[in-house]
Amino acid sequence: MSTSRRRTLAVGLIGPGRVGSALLTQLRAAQTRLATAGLELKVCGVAASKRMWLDCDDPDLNYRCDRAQIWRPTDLAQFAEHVLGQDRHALLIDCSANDDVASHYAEWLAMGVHVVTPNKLAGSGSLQRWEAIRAACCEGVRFRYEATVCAGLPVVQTLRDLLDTGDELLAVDGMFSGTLAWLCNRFDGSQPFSALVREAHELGYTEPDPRDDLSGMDVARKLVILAREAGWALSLGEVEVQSLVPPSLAALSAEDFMQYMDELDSPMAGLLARARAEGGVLRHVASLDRHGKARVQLAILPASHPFAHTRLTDNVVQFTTRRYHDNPLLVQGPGAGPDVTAAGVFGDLLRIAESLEVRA
Ligand SMILES: NC(=O)c1ccc[n+]([C@@H]2O[C@H](COP(=O)([O-])OP(=O)(O)OC[C@H]3O[C@@H](n4cnc5c(N)ncnc54)[C@H](O)[C@@H]3O)[C@@H](O)[C@H]2O)c1
Ligand SMILES: N[C@@H](CCO)C(=O)O
Repeated sequence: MSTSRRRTLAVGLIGPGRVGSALLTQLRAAQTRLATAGLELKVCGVAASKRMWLDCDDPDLNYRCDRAQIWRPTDLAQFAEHVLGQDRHALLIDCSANDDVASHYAEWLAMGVHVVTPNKLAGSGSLQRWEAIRAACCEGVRFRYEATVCAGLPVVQTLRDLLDTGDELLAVDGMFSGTLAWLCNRFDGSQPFSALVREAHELGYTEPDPRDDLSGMDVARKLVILAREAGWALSLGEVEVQSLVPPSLAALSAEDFMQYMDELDSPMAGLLARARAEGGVLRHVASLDRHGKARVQLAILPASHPFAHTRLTDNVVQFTTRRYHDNPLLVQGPGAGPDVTAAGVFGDLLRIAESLEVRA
């Protein structure tokens, strides 16, 4: 970005949790470098579930939401108006996992505010809402959601580029859960499965409620997002999902689930023993075929299978397309965690910034 092409972007962050806080840290660290390169980022508000702060005069305080000067009850309409009022280029970043926040995207886009999010609920929610969001992206107003699929890995953009250059998606398959990848890699019987789930939660790999990962729903959402990117009208209810969460745990509150999840230990120990007896490994896999049939399951794979050699939170996404037919295109790497996810969101912000008109 050259200094002769200066532009300013007013940014409001919704959801200063694990990913949102990591993003604020990354933005702060990059601010001087970006300003030198011609992009002035004005982070002018942070909204959490109950309270928000709006711009204050001290730029340092703008980044430290815990010590903000002016806290007030969260009001997303007021928040969006405030960010929009700071500059002619405004961006809202939704780092919550909240459906109500996702319900505002179409309205914000229609107001001329760009939206970026790692929240999967809009992309995998009702088709009608999804289409309204897409329809609201006109006249240079952008909606980007790269980090909804495999965190910071370039998955959505890779698919977009394939399609935009005339390729045709035939199938997607692979491992789409960083949490389940990490759990399958670490679960060797030396610790109870539930202890590893708690650790994955502390490391920031899981969804706010880890049952979203263990139930397979988080991966099902990613399949729906990719299918819709390819123009296929897939809905969440059409994905065949094998859940690891028994009905007794599914019925609990999120807090009680964290307390009672030891119930997972015995069935998971049984699955591990079965995998070992067959000379295989447990891997959480998913697929979407050319007929729109989508499936998510915990499988026993032979020890020689390429997925058996992945590490830590590695995700693998295999795109089979008309061009990449005999040898699918692979995207692989860490697929969960606050830092890599925040970087995926930051990348979307930079792509939007690149497309902005230069300041008059
Ligand atoms: N953690 C990861 O590795 C990862 C990877 C990819 C995508 N994501 C997605 O990123 C999002 C955030 O994940 P996280 O791990 O940071 O979760 P988190 O629970 O740590 O943070 C969520 C934040 O959202 C806020 N929030 C909830 N409801 C809100 C509302 N109505 N208005 C404003 N703020 C609200 C909460 O106060 C919290 O600060 C989720 O949508 C998740 O699916 C996470
Ligand atoms: N909880 C998700 C985060 C990335 O979407 C996972 O483990 O894959």
